[in-house]
Amino acid sequence: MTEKKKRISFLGPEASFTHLAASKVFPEEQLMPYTTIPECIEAVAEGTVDYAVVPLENALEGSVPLTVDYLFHEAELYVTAEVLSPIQQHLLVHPENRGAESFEAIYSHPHALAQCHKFLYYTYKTTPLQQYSSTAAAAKMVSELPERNIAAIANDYAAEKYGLDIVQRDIHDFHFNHTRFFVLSKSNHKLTDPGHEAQIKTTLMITPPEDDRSGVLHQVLSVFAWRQLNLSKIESRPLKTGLGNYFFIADVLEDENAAMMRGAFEELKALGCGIKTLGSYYTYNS
Ligand SMILES: O=C(O)C(=O)C[C@]1(C(=O)O)C=C[C@@H](O)C=C1
Repeated sequence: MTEKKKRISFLGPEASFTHLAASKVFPEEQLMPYTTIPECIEAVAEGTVDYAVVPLENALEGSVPLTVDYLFHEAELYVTAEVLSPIQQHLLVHPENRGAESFEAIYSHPHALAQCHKFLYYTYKTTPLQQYSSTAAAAKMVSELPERNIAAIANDYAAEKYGLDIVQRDIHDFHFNHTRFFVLSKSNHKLTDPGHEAQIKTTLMITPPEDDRSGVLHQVLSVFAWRQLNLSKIESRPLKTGLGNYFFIADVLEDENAAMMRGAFEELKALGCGIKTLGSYYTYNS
């Protein structure tokens, strides 16, 4: 009997960076493109798919606020793996517009446009930049509109998939361009592949107590520090309850079930903090 394929939502269409990340973790499963990050996350929250793959953070541009905020405010989901992918951005045109010196507009995902800011500023200073739902969606649109002299910023695979010419390669401003993706599920478990890094990570969302006493952040950090729990990231995001109200998203290099972690959760609660764990997971490198 053949096993039923798992269904995976990703920010599409085919050839987006998220699609490449999803293919790394799920080479044999049924990958289903969605147009927005909330749609991908809702699909797994509602049970339409088994997993969602969404971008979380870029090395040049920082967090993807939509993903972080949706996980805090809207969805009860867990991270089962993260994928780290190198990101190389290229300028693509329809073959019929090969050789054009200027463009009516350049389309891409806002993160991709921002990653190429210096290149765009110095080379296409007067060209309007148009935000699109993903790099691959921009490439697909350019491929469908040869009559318009427009360009897209996307990857090699998008150029190949949508039959576009690469006008300029590697236009991202900094060489070390990587994006981190989360693989989300309704149940708290870990995905592993034979090549995973031994390092485990837990992502926590911590809400400080409402009394706004001084030194709260220091107290929160001490909970981890004296237990020698290494934080690889801490970032504040607005609670959306008023100016100056924040929650913290923290990545700890330890399993959430480790004794020291359970102790840390208890101490944070005793300090009056709200704590939500997104689970512990391994890293896939693509
Ligand atoms: O547009 C895509 O191809 C995506 O997968 C989205 C996204 C992002 O949200 O940051 C993913 C990786 C790159 O950093 C650029 C765009």
